[in-house]
Amino acid sequence: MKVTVVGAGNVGATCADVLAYREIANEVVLVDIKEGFAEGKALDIWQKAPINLYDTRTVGVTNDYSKTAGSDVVVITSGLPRKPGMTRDDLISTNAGIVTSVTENIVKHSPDAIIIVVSNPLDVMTYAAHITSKLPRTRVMGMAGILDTARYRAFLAEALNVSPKDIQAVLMGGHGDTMVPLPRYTTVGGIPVTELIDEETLNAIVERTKNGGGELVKLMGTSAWYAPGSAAAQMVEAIVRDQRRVFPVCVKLEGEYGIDGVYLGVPVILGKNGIEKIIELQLNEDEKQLLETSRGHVKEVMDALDNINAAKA
Ligand SMILES: NC(=O)c1ccc[n+]([C@@H]2O[C@H](COP(=O)([O-])OP(=O)(O)OC[C@H]3O[C@@H](n4cnc5c(N)ncnc54)[C@H](O)[C@@H]3O)[C@@H](O)[C@H]2O)c1
Ligand SMILES: O=C(O)C[C@H](O)C(=O)O
Repeated sequence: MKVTVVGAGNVGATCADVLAYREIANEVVLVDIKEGFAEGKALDIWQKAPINLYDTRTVGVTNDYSKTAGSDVVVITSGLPRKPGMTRDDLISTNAGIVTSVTENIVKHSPDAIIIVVSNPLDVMTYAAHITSKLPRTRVMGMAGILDTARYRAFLAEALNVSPKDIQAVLMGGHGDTMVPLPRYTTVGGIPVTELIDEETLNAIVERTKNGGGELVKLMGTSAWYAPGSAAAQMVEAIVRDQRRVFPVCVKLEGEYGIDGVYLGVPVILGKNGIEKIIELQLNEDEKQLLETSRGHVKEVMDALDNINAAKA
């Protein structure tokens, strides 16, 4: 299996590193626009192979998409990260240009690839990649739900003093402050979380999760990369190993949850064909309302992208 990761910065290099040391692919191609940067990162990861004992080949290239030809999966991480005081949506015009041109190059050389978008604002960058690629919606998706869910699970594990391995949860909606955590679908070793934690603590964890990205931006001056890079690699693994894992993934909805034409995180089955199935949960009225708010926000940003594209045309 051949996997390309575009953007050799914090998230892209972390993703490539996880793909290599877990031997998820035979070959990982890292691409960046900055001269020599991807080559350096790929060489460094390859020099770690004799220490960590893996044989995945890592190759770095500066903007040379011929080396990405025949990729089975492509992860797009290229683009600006936000700085303190910014929202993800503030990145839209710069990152839309980057994601669009990268997607054009990718599909030219790997027309059968499955594309996983990571660049922000996530849901709208998934939209940009999807319309540019003209691939079926099952093959162009965004990574955010695994990350947001992981944050939620980590905070819960800390509060309950249990292993994060035993916390199962799902989040829906856009990757932003309007994301929709679902305590009703959260369990700890099979036990509903509401039986183990008081409402006030749970609400505080939900709020912290919604602001999870911003908390790290404030601490580090740029956004997170270890968990995001690993989350993207986990999606690649589910696809290349046809694991049929159940993850929240951003995809274009076409009637599911009563929503049409908007890109949102929903639980899906992920396997060799990409999104094998979208799972439709029976949401209660409160949850439906939260999802509707999230849909409205993502749609506004999609419209903003359409306006940017119309002004350029
Ligand atoms: N979806 C998520 O949950 C999630 C999580 C973390 C970060 N992100 C987003 O991922 C993106 C990358 O974050 P990062 O921390 O790795 O940033 P970074 O600045 O460390 O890396 C970005 C890389 O993209 C490269 N790049 C820019 N334009 C390019 C182009 N046209 N072709 C190839 N490479 C190009 C840059 O040279 C840089 O090396 C940001 O938009 C960030 O907001 C999303
Ligand atoms: O917060 C960001 O800007 C990056 C990413 O979306 C995250 O949630 O870590």
